[in-house]
Amino acid sequence: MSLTFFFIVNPNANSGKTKLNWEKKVLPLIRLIFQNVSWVFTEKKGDASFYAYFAKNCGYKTVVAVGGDGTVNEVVNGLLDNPLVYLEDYKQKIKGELIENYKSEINTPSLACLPMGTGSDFTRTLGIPYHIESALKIIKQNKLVASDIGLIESNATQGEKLFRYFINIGSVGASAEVVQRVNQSPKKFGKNGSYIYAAIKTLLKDNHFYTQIAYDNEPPFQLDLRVIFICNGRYCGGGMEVSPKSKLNSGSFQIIQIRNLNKIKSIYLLSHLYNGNYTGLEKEIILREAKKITLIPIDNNIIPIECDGEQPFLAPVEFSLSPLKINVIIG
Ligand SMILES: Nc1ncnc2c1ncn2[C@@H]1O[C@H](COP(=O)(O)OP(=O)(O)OP(=O)(O)O)[C@@H](O)[C@H]1O
Repeated sequence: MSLTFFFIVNPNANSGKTKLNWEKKVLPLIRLIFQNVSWVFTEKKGDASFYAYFAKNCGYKTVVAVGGDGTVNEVVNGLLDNPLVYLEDYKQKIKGELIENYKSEINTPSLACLPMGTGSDFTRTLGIPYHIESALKIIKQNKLVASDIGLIESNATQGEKLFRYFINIGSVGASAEVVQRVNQSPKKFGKNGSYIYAAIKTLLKDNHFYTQIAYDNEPPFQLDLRVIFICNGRYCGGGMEVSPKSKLNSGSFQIIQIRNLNKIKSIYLLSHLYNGNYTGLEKEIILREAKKITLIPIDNNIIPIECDGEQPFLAPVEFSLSPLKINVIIG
């Protein structure tokens, strides 16, 4: 029997609604549409990365991330042999099988995403609908694109160098504060409302960051930065199409660099972030392509960062295009 689809489900996604929906609605549909279904619930942060790593080493052809962008990010890291957990802690769970049988020539499974998170922005670029039955049927069709992968590395001068892969969008500044607010909130305004509420609250604050920036091998420059988006995918923030030009297999990031703005312009900006049309903001916003971006805070500023809605560490950081790719199922 060939191992095909392995579903990794974050029951906690979308404020815990995913657990109930999975059991009542999704699993019965999956049993109708797929054969050989294997699935697992995560129990805590990091588990999805481990289970993706496990599925790869067991020979599954496709790993399905069920949840939001954070779950997708963990699965991407696991598929690329970067489990975000200590494997030793999991030995008991899988009886040591994976770790002892690990073979480096194992193929990386394809990634599929079933949108059941708060924002689930990456699936918008993929063209996977929120209607679960339609999404499952598309996943079964197995139409693939070889997606570029971003790598974010902490450039801290002291301590351990940290890294994490991302597949959708990384960002620095006010956007990372929005993510933090949403992740810590009870999300009582629903999917999109939670992001809009957090974005307005953040943009009304006078938060800007003195930063040294360098693109690719160009000379560094200093900027009073509000936000910078480093985009492989098109959407973030619960449906904002910040980067309509992004293509997953383009071989470079689309960059949206936004300098410090006053409050009125910030609100004007927010409305423009929803369709990626920056007309009227040409003085404040620079659009460009790059494969590498380095950001170093000036004056010991603490600059928040995020990638795929997760906050792995603070600046100084380097975002770069990884040589690795993942086949992703698209609509
Ligand atoms: N069983 C679990 N219990 C608690 N947290 C978990 C569990 N499994 C995964 N997580 C963490 O939950 C966080 C949120 O998950 P996810 O991003 O998938 O959902 P979301 O926040 O509702 O959606 P989105 O990020 O698309 O807005 C992630 O940081 C993930 O690591």
